[in-house]
Amino acid sequence: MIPVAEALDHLFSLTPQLGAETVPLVQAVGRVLAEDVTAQRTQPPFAASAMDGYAVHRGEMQIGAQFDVIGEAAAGSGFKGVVGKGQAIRIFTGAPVPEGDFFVVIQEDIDREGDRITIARDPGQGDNIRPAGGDFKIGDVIAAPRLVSPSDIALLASMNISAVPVIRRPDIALISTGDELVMPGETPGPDQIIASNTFGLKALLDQHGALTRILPIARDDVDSLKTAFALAEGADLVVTIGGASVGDHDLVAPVSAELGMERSFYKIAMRPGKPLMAGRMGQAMMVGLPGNPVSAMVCGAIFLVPVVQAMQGLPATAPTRKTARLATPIGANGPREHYMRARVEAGEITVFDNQDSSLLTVLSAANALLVRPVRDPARSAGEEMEFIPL
Ligand SMILES: Nc1nc2c(c(=O)[nH]1)N[C@H]1C(S)=C(S)[C@@H](COP(=O)(O)OP(=O)(O)OC[C@H]3O[C@@H](n4cnc5c(N)ncnc54)[C@H](O)[C@@H]3O)O[C@H]1N2
Ligand code: MOO
Repeated sequence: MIPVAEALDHLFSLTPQLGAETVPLVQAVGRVLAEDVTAQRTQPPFAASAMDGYAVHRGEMQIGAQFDVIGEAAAGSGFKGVVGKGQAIRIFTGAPVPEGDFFVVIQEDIDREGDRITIARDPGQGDNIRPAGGDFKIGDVIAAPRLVSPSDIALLASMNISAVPVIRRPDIALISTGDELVMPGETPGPDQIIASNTFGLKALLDQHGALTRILPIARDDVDSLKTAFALAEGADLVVTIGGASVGDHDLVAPVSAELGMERSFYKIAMRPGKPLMAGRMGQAMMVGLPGNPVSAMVCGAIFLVPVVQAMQGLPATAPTRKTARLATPIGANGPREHYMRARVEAGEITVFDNQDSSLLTVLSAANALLVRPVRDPARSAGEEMEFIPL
């Protein structure tokens, strides 16, 4: 058994780097920028009014000063003439401010009679003008790699970038193994259950940019598993679920070995998730996850999500940890790093009583994995502990 951190390092060294593709702007969210993108224009392209009001020459701006309103500047159509001494223009939010040194007085501080205005109240210091290029300038760079957020989409649009270079989505093939499994919606036999792991894992990995395929369930026989591996052809990452332990029907290790899998490691000092294996299989990376539903999902969060991120060129790092104070005491940990299902609320973390690795209700109620190092001593309420948010 190897430590979790060592397993993650092995996984990163197996991780392929994927190529790039260009996608329409609206499809770029959640993808990783493949190359630096440069702004095609300056924003705002002109000095723009930040408020509805009146533009006057800055030097003439004082309480009691009066002006003739000689024209209007609206968003989309600026004032084309010249503003002389003692003159003002009506101006609206987003409108270009005329050339020169102006001050926009908001309309709440103005008294107007016909086309004559008076600055009736103190307009304060701010001139209510957004300078040209105050947001960004032509040629400004958004650097790759970067996970594109909804805010980035707005920024890219504003930069007039309609097609975005991103890393292609990792092609992941998921294979559930076991005679006991049927697909959701099917009618299970008396000794059967519904395959859940592939669905939870697809949801998790696709959330991080993958394009995950759920392959037909492999039965507990060599030919069926070989067929499933053949269907995974072309994937960047092939993930099997179940059949990883030491039972007579646990065929993943022998069959993958027969198909040429060069194993990097097998078994981790981790709870849940001990019988994890990984290696290279032809062009693809292969990971064999344990079948217990919580083990599969926890391994997905701890190992597969970082791998999916690294495949797309993001930094190869373990999931981010935070800290919270223990709400109730917990006993000492054993020889495996323990990822305990827990709930964090208002800065306090409560560990669920039942940590059995089959309990999806507990996993679903959890929003955190409390991380217990190997042989961590008993902990009292109030002690600060590390956790990984789910
Ligand atoms: N003698 C030993 N027995 C076991 C050991 C051990 O060290 N010695 N390790 C245990 C641990 S830890 C785990 S974890 C499991 C992992 O076993 P497998 O990876 O071989 O998984 P299976 O036996 O195929 O399944 C375990 C459990 O999970 C259910 N399962 C499997 N796939 C799915 C799926 N896609 N969706 C939902 N549920 C699934 C399966 O029906 C079993 O109930 O081994 C322990 N045993
Ligand atoms: O370590 Mo197993 O992964 O207990 O469920």
